[in-house]
Formats: sequence, structure tokens, C-alpha cells
Amino acid sequence: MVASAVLGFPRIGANREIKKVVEGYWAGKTSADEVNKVSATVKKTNWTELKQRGVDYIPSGDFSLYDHVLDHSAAFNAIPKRYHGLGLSHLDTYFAMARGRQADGVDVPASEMKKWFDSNYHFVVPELDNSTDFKLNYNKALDEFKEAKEAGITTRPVVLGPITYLALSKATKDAEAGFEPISLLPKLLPVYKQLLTELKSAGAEWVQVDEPILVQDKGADFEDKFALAYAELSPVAPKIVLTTYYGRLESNLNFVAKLPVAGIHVDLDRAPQQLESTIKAVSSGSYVLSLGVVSGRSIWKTDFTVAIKAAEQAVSALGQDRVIVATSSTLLHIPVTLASEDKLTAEQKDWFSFAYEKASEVATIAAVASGSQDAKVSSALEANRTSITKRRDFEKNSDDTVRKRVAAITPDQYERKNPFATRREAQKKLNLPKFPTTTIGSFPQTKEIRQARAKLGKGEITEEEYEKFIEKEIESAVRFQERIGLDLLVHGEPERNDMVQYFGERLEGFVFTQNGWVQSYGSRYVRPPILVSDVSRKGAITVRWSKYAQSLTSKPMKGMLTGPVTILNWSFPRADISRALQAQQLALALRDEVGDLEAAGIAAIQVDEPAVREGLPLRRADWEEYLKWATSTFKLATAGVRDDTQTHSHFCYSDFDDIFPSIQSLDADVISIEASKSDLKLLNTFKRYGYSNSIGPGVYDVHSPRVPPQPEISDRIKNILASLDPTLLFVNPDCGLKTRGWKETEASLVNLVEAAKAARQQYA
Ligand code: MET
Ligand SMILES: [Zn+2]
Repeated sequence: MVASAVLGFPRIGANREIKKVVEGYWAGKTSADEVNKVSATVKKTNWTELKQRGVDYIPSGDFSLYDHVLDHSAAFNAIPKRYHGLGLSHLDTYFAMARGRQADGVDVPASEMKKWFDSNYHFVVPELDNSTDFKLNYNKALDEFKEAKEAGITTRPVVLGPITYLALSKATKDAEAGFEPISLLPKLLPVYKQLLTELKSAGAEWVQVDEPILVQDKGADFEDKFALAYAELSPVAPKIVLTTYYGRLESNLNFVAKLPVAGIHVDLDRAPQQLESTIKAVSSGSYVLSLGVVSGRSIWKTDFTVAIKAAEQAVSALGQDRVIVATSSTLLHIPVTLASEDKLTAEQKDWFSFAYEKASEVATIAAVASGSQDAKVSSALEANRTSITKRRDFEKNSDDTVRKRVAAITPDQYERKNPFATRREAQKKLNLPKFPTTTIGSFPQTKEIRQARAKLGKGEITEEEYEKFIEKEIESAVRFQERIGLDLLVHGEPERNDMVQYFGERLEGFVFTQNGWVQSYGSRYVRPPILVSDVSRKGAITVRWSKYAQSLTSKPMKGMLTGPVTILNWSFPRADISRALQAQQLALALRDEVGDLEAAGIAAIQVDEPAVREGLPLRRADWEEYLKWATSTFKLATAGVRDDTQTHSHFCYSDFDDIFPSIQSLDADVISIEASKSDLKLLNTFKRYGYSNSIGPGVYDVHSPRVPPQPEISDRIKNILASLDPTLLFVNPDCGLKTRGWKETEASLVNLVEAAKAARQQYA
């Protein structure tokens, strides 16, 4: 029989239970017991649901209160020194590592977060050095396996593999020069051995060991590390299914197919071309081959015809018992269930599958591939055929005006008229001082703001009342910025539910879910819009608010837009046309908006592209093509402005080194980037490439509620100026402040302005 598998599941709960209980705990309103109780219910509900839908291999251990990489660090005792001896419980230490802690005389910053592979999920980066004392503080995989068992459900525990764990880690600040986390493999393996031995004695037949690092280009001794690790682990572990996802194995397949494991999982959604080579590589051995045919990254219904064909190909080579039909990756990246969507039309709903629905898909495909096709399976198969045909018909309705406009783009539309030096002179009209201070756009999205939006949605207040409310918010944001002495102001984005959704809602081509939450980091979830057809602007999007904000002040006001690549990467894209074409359509719509802002008297316009880096393909060989369309669409959106209009762009990451030339080629007048958590890397980048336009490396971390003291910010400015031309420096936080409260926002920005003032004196 061909079995079915799901590799991982969203953690939030169908009604956002986990988000609520965790935030309640942080606010001191909920007990740790309550957190555990709610977690147990959500886990059990998910396991039960998967079982009822006929999934054979149900994951456990993938659940997390914040992040699964952090779960491993906490369990492995990889706890950086700054979190030791604070007198905190396990749980509070865990959350202190995740988000910093500033209470009761304790003041520790958060750990660095990074994007998980090419997704918008962030993981907490483990910090290791030779003094890291690995030991198994607790066995989460075991605990959850037992928890499921008690609920009558046999699961296949999920563990992040040792090589990927170490490859994602970084050296602590105290590490010896040249220290590489991977050198700790021999010290880490005993912990994995213990973990896996305990799982085996508890009766786990299989364990899913995730090694997604295998789809990236890695150094030469990669192969030896894998051979070493799995030779040690396999004898003591349950049967291991070595799991790769998000891309293709390429030459790594050669050694992977020799490892002493019982099964191999490959992603056939992202890399369908590896089906044949994988079958061939494993056919002579006894491996089980797990086929990732149901996408864990997209919300489109699986085309059963294609998936079944792949499964049958594998079955004919390996036999039924050696084939598993699975999701391509964890389902962490998609919403929980379509069942809670009642605003989508029946036609739209029929195009999609969310996590629960994908679980049914793997079960159906596996049943067909097993030849065990009862009436239920037959009707599921027939329904899928009908849905896919309808969607294909819909896809034929392209918008000719949009398609023609894209086809008519000329090269000059991608370039500013004059070089930066000329534009900079013209932009003196903004009257900015040396080291201009600014923020990244959003101010706290308070309860009042969210309530007003909810009331508008329910029809409890009129559009007019809502707009008055937003105007008042903008006015108080403007007065606040004037009062504390910021130089380049923002309107604060109170009108935006989300930086992508807000634009999506004002463009043709998108549909929206009510409950389609996807984890971005910790308790932060987003609801990605879904691109379903060609994109065009319905009318001006932001002009009204920027114009209003500018009317309140004589200081310059920065207009604020989300860029084409970010809108695309933070939406679920179409599967029928290329991402490049979708980005071009978005760019043309934004180009019109930029033009309208300029015409309305907005002299600085920021187009945010925080998602450029995460969209970077996992294999270097694919970078050039991506970077080419990603940078050119940004330029298409922004280059149409006059010399005296200052363009800004913002990027939320610090891993710049490898794509810095592309960032430079955007030719934005000013860029702001995340830097507060990794000064060093950034400075090296500047040293290596230099930078010619203005730049604001974030001087403090907005992802933590901690208030940075002024000397700390001054220190950062000093460090940055060691490698940057002082006439180019802007002073700003890392990112927008929408997730923060006003109290810490005000305190932090006051310190920021003071630090900039001090710098003006010092570097006069
Ligand atoms: C994730 S980047 C956010 C940029 C946006 N302008 C904001 O301030 O919120
Ligand atoms: Zn940002």
C-alpha cells in the first residue's frame, strides 16, 4: 500500500488560540498552565483532524510556541550566556531568547532572527561557541509523541537534523576567530543520539529528520558530515526518513542515496524534475521514497492527474510499499483550513486547498496510487478534475490592457534621468540636517486603531467617521514627531491593516481570506493576499493620506508604498504565469501611484522591499535571473520621478553581502536596512563594496520591546561611521514600529534623536 504523509502543520490553531494565549502570557494575563492546556488542545485537534482525513504519517514535535529552531536550542541547552542566571523559568528563558526581556531589573536583548530558507517565516538563530555545553534539557519530540499516543494517535515525530541545525547557527560574540558552528558536530551528536534512542524505546517506528540544507549549495566537506552524523544516529534511532524540501538535491543526491537511513523525502513541487533521478538513485537499495507532490508552499489545489502520474511512476519502479505520497514540505506556510472562509465565492474557494484540505489530498492520491479506489476516492478524483478544468478556464481571461502595457515597457522607464550626485543637489530643498533622523513608516497599531477598523468592517461606523478617526491618528503622529524633533516625517500608516494586504485590496487581481493566517515570527501572523488574475490599480491608493499629513507640517513628509517584489513575495502568487510577469504588472501599478504622490507635492517617497532577499532562489545558479527581474521591477516602479524627489527604500535584513551590488543597482536615493543585530557583517559589506547613495543602517531593533539607551545608539553610529562616508548617513530604527507600544516607541525615538544630535556635534 502507498502511504500518505504530512510533514508539519500550522501551529496557530484554527481560531488563533496559540497566538492569543502566548500574547496573554507575555502580558501577564495568562498562566503557564493555561498556555500548556491550550497548546495540548490545539495539538490534539490537529492530530485528530489529520487522522480522520486518512493521513498515515502524522507529524508531532513540530508544534512550537515561538519557533522550532529555538525549541531545539532550548532543549539542547544551547542557551547564550546572557540568558543564564536571570532566575527565570524554562519558559521565560525561552521567551527571553526569542524576544528579549526588560523587566524586574533584567535587561537582555533578543537573539537574532533570520528568514527560514526562502520563506517569510523567521527562525531564532542559535548562537554557539566552543563553550556551548550541549545536553538534553528535555525531549520535546518524545513528549509530544507520548502526548499523541495518549490521545490514541500514532505519530511520526519530526526533528530538525543536526547538520541543518548547525548550518543555520552562528558563532557567539566571544567565539574564537574562525570558529564555525559545524565544528561542534561531534559534541552535538550524543544529544541527538539520546533524543532518538528515547524515541525508539518509546515505540516510535519512524522519525522524520529534516535536512533542508541539502537543497542549498554547500562546502566540500558537507558529504563527510552527513556520512558521519547518520552513521552514528541510524543504529540507535527509529527508522529515519531523511527529509529535504524547498528545492532540488542536485549532486547531493549522490551521497544522500548512500546514507544509512530508511527513507528519503524529496520536494516535487519546487523541483518536479528530480523525480526520475531520485527513483533511479534509490531503486537498487531498500529505501522508501517519499514524494512531496502536494505543495506546502502554495494554496492552489493539487492537480491530481500530475501527482498520481508521479506516484505511479515511483510505484512501478519501487513497488507500493516503498512509496509515500506526501506534502512537499511542512504546511506551516499556508493557512489552517478553507472551512472558515465564507467571504470567498464558491468559484474562488474551489481553486484552493489549505492545510486540512491538503491533508485530504495526500490521502486521496495515495489511495489512487495504491489501487484502492472506493466510491469516496473516485468522487474526490472526479471533483478535482472538474475544479482544475474550471480554474484553467478562468486563467484564460487575461486583461489585455495590462498585458499590452507590460509588452510596451521601454528601457528608459527603468532609469532615473540623472545620477545621484545631481539629484542630491536638487534634493537639498528638503532641508534635512546632517545625519537626518527618520522612521521606517509605521507607528504602533494600537487597540483603538484595530477596533476602529473592525467597527468599519462591521458597519458600526461610517466610512466618513473612520476617515476622521484616521486623520486624528495621523495628526497626533505628526505632532509627536515634531515634538521629539525627527527630521523626515511619516504619516504612521494607521490606515493599513497590513503593508501588503492594504495594497492588494486596492488593486485588481487579488482575493483575500478572512482567516488565512500564516506565521511570520513568534506570535506574529500575516494573512497573505492571493493573486488570481492580472493586476491593475483601481485608483490612487495612498495619496489622500500622505497629502493630508503633509498639509499639517512644514517638515518634509515621506510617502510610503510597498514594493512590487514584496507584494508578490508576501502574497500567494499565481501558478499559471511567471513571477516576473506578476511583478511587472505590480510595478506598473505602483509607478502610477509614485507619480500621483509626486504630483501631490510629496518630496520623498519610500518604496519598501523587505522581501527581496527571502525571494532569492536557494541555489546560486538561479540568482541572476531572479535578481534581474526583482531589481528591474523596483526601478520600473520608482525611476519615473524628478531629480528633486527623494526615493527611499527599506530592507529588513542584514545579510547583504552577497546581493549588495543588486541593492546598489536599485539606485534609490536613500536605503534603510536592518543592522542593529549584526553591525559587523554590515561594516564588512561596506568595506567590500563601498556605498555611493545615502543609507540608514537601523540603529536599534524594533522586534523587541526593549528601549535602547542613548549611549548604545551613539555607539552604533560611531561604529557605522568607521566605514561609511558621514554625509551619506541617515539615522533610523531597523524597521516599522507597528508591532510596538507607544511607550517604548516614544522612549526609543527620543534616545535616537538625542544620539543623532550628539553625533552632529561630535562630527561637525
Ligand atoms: C517589514 S518592513 C515595514 C515597512 C513599513 N513601511 C513599516 O514601517 O511598517
Ligand atoms: Zn522592515
